[in-house]
Amino acid sequence: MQSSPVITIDGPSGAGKGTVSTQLATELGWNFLDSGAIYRVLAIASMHHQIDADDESALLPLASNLDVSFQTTESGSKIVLEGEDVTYSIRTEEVGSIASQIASLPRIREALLRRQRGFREAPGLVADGRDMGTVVFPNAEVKIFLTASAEERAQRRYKQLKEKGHDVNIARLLTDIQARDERDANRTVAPLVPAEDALVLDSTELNINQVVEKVKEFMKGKVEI
Ligand SMILES: Nc1ncnc2c1ncn2[C@@H]1O[C@H](COP(=O)(O)OP(=O)(O)O)[C@@H](O)[C@H]1O
Ligand SMILES: Nc1ccn([C@@H]2O[C@H](COP(=O)(O)OP(=O)(O)O)[C@@H](O)[C@H]2O)c(=O)n1
Repeated sequence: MQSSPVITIDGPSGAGKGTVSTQLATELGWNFLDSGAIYRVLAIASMHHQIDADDESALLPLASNLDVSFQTTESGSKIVLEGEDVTYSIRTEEVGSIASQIASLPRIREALLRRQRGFREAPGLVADGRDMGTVVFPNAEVKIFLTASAEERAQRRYKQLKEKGHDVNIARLLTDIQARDERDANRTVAPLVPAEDALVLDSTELNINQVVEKVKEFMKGKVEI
């Protein structure tokens, strides 16, 4: 049986992956995988269970049995961990930083593979992350690597977190994002790199609609739209 088509959107923090992925998934009526949210939820779970971000053996059972659900509600999507709504709390840069430390552990990544691949269901999937096109869905029909300058990404994240009511500092955010980029790009397993067959798109000077249009242009002939 032919498996459902996949569009992967990888790239660094604040490049616009989530925004572009959800817009595409909605327009196409496809499923959406926010793989970063899984690492963020695992980070929160490690905090709840008081496990250090570098304790791979202790984190492994937590990753394998992660009790997380992605729910669609009338007011949007909701992420629930062990019965608790963590939609808001997973978005801080502190949680992002712990998620990135945990994400550098090979056995943890391996334990999360099947769960991520399970999102590939009809009629199709838009997958957002760091290694969607390189490791999780290497045979995806369309691969995008979305990036932007670190300063622009920090500004976007600052605005986004402020609007959601988080207490943020722009200078700290830029440093944290750069540290996370560095760790994600230099880890030995599934580093943040464009897949060989990915379209590399720099969104620094583009608005959201322009990015979506460029992605759609690249999709032509590769998947039916
Ligand atoms: N091209 C763009 N121009 C301006 N703002 C953008 C652009 N793309 C995304 N944003 C905004 O930047 C913020 C971060 O985008 P998001 O999709 O969460 O990034 P990522 O998933 O790559 O971390 C959001 O508030 C989003 O609305
Ligand atoms: N496919 C993925 C997705 C996220 N991650 C890790 O999880 C962290 C948080 O991912 P995210 O996508 O929620 O981060 P943002 O781009 O939203 O800032 C990243 O910094 C990566 O270290 C990963 O290693 N692989």
